[in-house]
Parts: sequence; structure tokens; C-alpha cells
Amino acid sequence: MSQAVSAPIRVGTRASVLATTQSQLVADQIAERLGRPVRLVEISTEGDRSQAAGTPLAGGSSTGVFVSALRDALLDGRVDVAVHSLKDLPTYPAEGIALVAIPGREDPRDVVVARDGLTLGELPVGSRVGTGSPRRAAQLHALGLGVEVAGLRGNVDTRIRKVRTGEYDAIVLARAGLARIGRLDEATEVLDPLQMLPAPGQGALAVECRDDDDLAAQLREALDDPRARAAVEAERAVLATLEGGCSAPIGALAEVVEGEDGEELWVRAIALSPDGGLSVRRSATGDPADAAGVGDRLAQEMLADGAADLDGSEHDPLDHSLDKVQNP
Ligand SMILES: NCc1[nH]cc(CCC(=O)O)c1CC(=O)O
Repeated sequence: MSQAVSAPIRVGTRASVLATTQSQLVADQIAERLGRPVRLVEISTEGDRSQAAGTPLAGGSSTGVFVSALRDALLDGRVDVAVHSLKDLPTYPAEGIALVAIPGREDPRDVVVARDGLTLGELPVGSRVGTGSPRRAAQLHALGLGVEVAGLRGNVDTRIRKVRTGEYDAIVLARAGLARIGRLDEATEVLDPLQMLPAPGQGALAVECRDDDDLAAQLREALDDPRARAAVEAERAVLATLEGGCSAPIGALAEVVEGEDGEELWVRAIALSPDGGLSVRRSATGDPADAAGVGDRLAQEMLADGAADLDGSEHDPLDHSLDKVQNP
């Protein structure tokens, strides 16, 4: 499987500005640290094609679409490396493919891009806030701002334009996406994770290759950031365990910090009913070496707290059986 030493390493990428920018970032690091020529190869995905055609994609189910075309290119040898936004990766592994590196992570928080430089709290009641993410929608509802939450699709550029044209008063996006394409100045507010917990893996990249490729060990050595990896493993374990028991929108954020006895991992997570009326929120600390265990146990506690009962589109206000987890 491995190429001659002089052959360029082919890095597969989606064609969007965000994808090519982050793939180029990884390609540059590979070239610099492995001292080998690297070439980007654009792979158009089913998701890109249906976005271009304007066909609506259901929020959650679009996840795998962007990923599978790149993995196919990897498996049939058209590319040697695939770069994904980590939060777009399904939690289950793919046959024949190794997640070899999680490079240093961008700030994982969400941001607001609003008209007239407004923050969420400054938006007049009745304002139209755009997001295609059930997680963001549920947390926006839970904030009780009195705004209308409306669906939103398209790449980052398209979404920002919809604020410019007045179609939306504000939109919510990942800070990392804006930062990577050099448009962070569009953000009018960085959201506190207390108000808006990011998606598991947000702001992180995933570098994959074929699991039998000699390149795997080299890429890990050259690109992997152990702190980012531990944080993301914990967040994804929360997601994987909760997915087993509920289909509610989920936010999770972990970080490795320097504690008194060395490195410490902390994790926060939330699961919400889609209308934001109910939620289960939990946090934990633990050993970064046991990141997945910490995330899994946290999610088990959330399920025991009622996270499994959060799915279903509307919460019946007369049903008091879930009052113990009702938002204040
Ligand atoms: N779901 C699309 C997606 N996948 C990754 C990012 C941004 C970059 C990141 O989170 O790493 C975005 C856009 C967004 O959520 O605003």
C-alpha cells in the first residue's frame, strides 16, 4: 500500500472553502514534519452535490454523507489521507480506516453573527435566528429569548450572506469555522458554553488513513495532539453512550487542564428535548488517560437522570412526570 518515497502524499478533501482550508493546514503540517511532498485531492461528496442542488438535508442525517465519500476515496486508493471536521464523524469506527491523529484544536465555542453588531441578548423579541442544528436550536429555545428559531443550510459563506440580506437577524456558527476561513471578524458574540455547549468534537479535525498503511504511525507522531485527543475522546464517548439510549440533541465540552497532581480532564454535557423545555446537564472530572471512560460514565449518569426521556418533539406542559429535569 505504501508509496515510493518521492510520490506525493495525497490528502483528500471536500471542495468547500472551509474543507480545503483545513485540509491544506494539515497538508502543510505533513509536508513540514514528514519532509515529503503533499498534494490536495478534491473529492465531491453526496452532501456537497445535494447542497449545490438546493435539496434539503435533514439536520442530523447529513453527518455521514460528507464523510463517506472521502472514506471511499481512501479505501480505493485515490487518496492516502482524509481530513474531516471531527464533529461530522459518526461515533462508530469505519472498517479498514484508522483515525490516526487529532491535531491541535481551535476554540470549540459557538459564535453569533447578527445584524448591526448585536448580541443574542440584544436581539428584539421576535427576531429570526437561523441554525440547522437541533443542538443549537434547543439551547436557543432554552435561553427563553423570545426569538424565532428558523432552519438554515449551506456553507459558512452562504449562511453569513443570509444575515447581510436580512433573511435572518442572526445565525449561530462554530467559531472554528469562521476562524479557519479568516472571517472571525463577522462574529458579533462568542457564546459562553454555559449558554451554548458546543457539539462533541467541535473545532477539532480528524486525520484518517488506511489502517494497514505505514503512514499511520508517522501521521500520528507528526500530527496528534494528546490533549485535544483526550478532550475529544471524552466528548465523543458522551455522545456514543447517549446515542445508545436517546436521540435528543447533545452538547459536550471537555478540556485537559493542569491540576495539582498533573493533568486533569473535565467534561460538561447537556442533553435537551428538541424544544429546549427539558434538559439534563452534568459535569465530571477524571484522568485524561481514561477519557472515554469518563465520558461514558457521565453519559450513563445523564441517562439515569432522565436523558432517555427527552426525545419526542414536544413536551406536554401538563405532563409533570419529568419536572425534576425541567429548566428553571
Ligand atoms: N456541521 C458543519 C460544520 N462542520 C464543522 C464546522 C465548523 C468547524 C468545526 O466545528 O470544527 C461546521 C460549520 C458550523 O457548525 O458552523
